[in-house]
Amino acid sequence: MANGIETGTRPVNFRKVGIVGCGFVGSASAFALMQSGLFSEMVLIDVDRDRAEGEALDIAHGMPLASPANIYAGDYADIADAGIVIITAGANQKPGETRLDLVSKNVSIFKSIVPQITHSGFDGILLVVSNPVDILTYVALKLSGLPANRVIGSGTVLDTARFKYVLGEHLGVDPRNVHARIVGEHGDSEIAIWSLANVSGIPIDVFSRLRGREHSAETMTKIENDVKNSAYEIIEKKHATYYGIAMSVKRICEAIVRDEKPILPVSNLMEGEYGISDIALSMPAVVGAEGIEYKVPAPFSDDEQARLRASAEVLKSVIEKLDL
Ligand SMILES: NC(=O)C1=CN([C@@H]2O[C@H](COP(=O)(O)OP(=O)(O)OC[C@H]3O[C@@H](n4cnc5c(N)ncnc54)[C@H](O)[C@@H]3O)[C@@H](O)[C@H]2O)C=CC1
Ligand SMILES: CC(=O)C(=O)O
Repeated sequence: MANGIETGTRPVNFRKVGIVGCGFVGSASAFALMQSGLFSEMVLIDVDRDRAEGEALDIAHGMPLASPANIYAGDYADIADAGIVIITAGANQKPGETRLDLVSKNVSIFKSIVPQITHSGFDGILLVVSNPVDILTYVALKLSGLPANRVIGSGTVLDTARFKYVLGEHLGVDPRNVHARIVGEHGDSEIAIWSLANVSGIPIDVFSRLRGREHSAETMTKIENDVKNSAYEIIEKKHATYYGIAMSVKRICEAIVRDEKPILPVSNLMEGEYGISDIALSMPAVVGAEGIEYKVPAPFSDDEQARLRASAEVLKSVIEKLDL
């Protein structure tokens, strides 16, 4: 099953991926996935058919220099047996806009897209990337009727990569040795989990002292804010973010297709954890061929748990206004 064609009783092809939405994020993700060699078939769908065809051709032209794959612009019928369908369709933020500002536009786009995905007979794993990603993961779950373990949002995988990157720069260490995580909303109420942060098992405050780097409350707040505001800064400068999220999409797809079971902070349905339920929130989970395989009950500090509940309230107040 790890790299397989069937999982359980579902005849899905884990070497086949569909991407709905071929703008900046969809095309950058398609490019990263083509280079990864994870998939032998990639279907690109966009309401702008020319866009999907153009991206498919452009990406396919790189294939002789990478791994062979069948990459084409298609329709929903083409993704019926895909192992993973990634939704990156929808409006992106303009300078000054928050992710939550996109909610009404993108919920109505999801109301058109998700039923078409499920009507195709799709029975794989749905990976939501469009923003606000936690809200849209919940919306996709409700509209699709798929089991909760198979509707995943990219969540704070990107924010966590940004956090590791910034910490790696600050501490003068390979960011892959930094074990630290952002959880909660992929957005303004996200939370940096400092209480569990470490560098190769050494608590981060201890490592900072050893390395002669500052670890004051001011420094931590600045790092956390820089991470939270990264998207605003990039959007101000180049109008969109797409490479970091494309790498995050690739990482999540690797976890699923290879059944790797890493712990990733993906958005998933909360069912009473930390007193939170009936919303999707970015929380650490073991991700494998079945999607969310285990929700990790990480021992966050009391303050972090309180901030997590506040983040959940922000999302809940948005969901309560939706007509689903
Ligand atoms: N979760 C994350 O970490 C990130 C999420 N995003 C989000 O990804 C989304 C896409 O961003 P960009 O690619 O920059 O936007 P974009 O405007 O470049 O692309 C959006 C694409 O969606 C297509 N589309 C719109 N309605 C559609 C429909 N009904 N069916 C099929 N395709 C449809 C458009 O034709 C367009 O090609 C945004 O919501 C953005 O906020 C962006 C970066 C990171
Ligand atoms: C746009 C967005 O969600 C990000 O880059 O984090």
